[in-house]
Amino acid sequence: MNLNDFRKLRVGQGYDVHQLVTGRPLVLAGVQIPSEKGLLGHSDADALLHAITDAVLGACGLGDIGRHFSDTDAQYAGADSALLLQATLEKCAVAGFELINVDSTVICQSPKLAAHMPAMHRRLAEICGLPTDSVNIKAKTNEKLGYLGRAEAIEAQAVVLMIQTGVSDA
Ligand SMILES: Nc1ccn([C@@H]2O[C@H](COP(=O)(O)O)[C@@H](O)[C@H]2O)c(=O)n1
Ligand SMILES: C[C@@]1(CO)OP(=O)(O)OP(=O)(O)OC[C@H]1O
Repeated sequence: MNLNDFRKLRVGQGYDVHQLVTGRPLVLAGVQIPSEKGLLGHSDADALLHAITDAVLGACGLGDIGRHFSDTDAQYAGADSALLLQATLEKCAVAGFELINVDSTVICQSPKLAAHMPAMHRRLAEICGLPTDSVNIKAKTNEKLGYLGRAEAIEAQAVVLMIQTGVSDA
């Protein structure tokens, strides 16, 4: 890689939090996880995919998820957030950006995610169109502190690296 290649790299950061309530499925990384409670939201409330979507949009300078998929638009009621992330990646491709890798953290006091992590990891790679070694998901409790520690919500954070394609080195 020369200096001009590095100038094509773009980093993006994303964050999301959704409340845990009874009567909703828990969906993280596009995978339904057995749980007494699920995340509340206009869509399927997949906080991890929302954080990644925001990170992708941030890297491309394209705003945030709510600007592209409004939470007052009926067409996104109950939406599959995997489709929202894929639509976002398509918009970014049109703007000349390609995803290189994703790292993320889910702050989830309960349930434990370890048993579901292989499926979440596989599905995230599939949604992103990346090899599995280019995506990563980490899980943390909040050590029982605050609203996350009381399992009233689940938070997600994400960082992505993207490259601007079709840009001449000149
Ligand atoms: N919902 C969760 C949270 C954590 N894990 C796993 O446990 C490890 C230790 O978590 P701490 O918050 O106590 O540091 C963590 O590294 C994860 O592997 C989990 O599976 N599900
Ligand atoms: C995904 C969208 C759109 O359905 O709604 P929510 O599921 O409520 O999620 P949020 O992260 O609050 O905001 C992004 C939204 O516009």
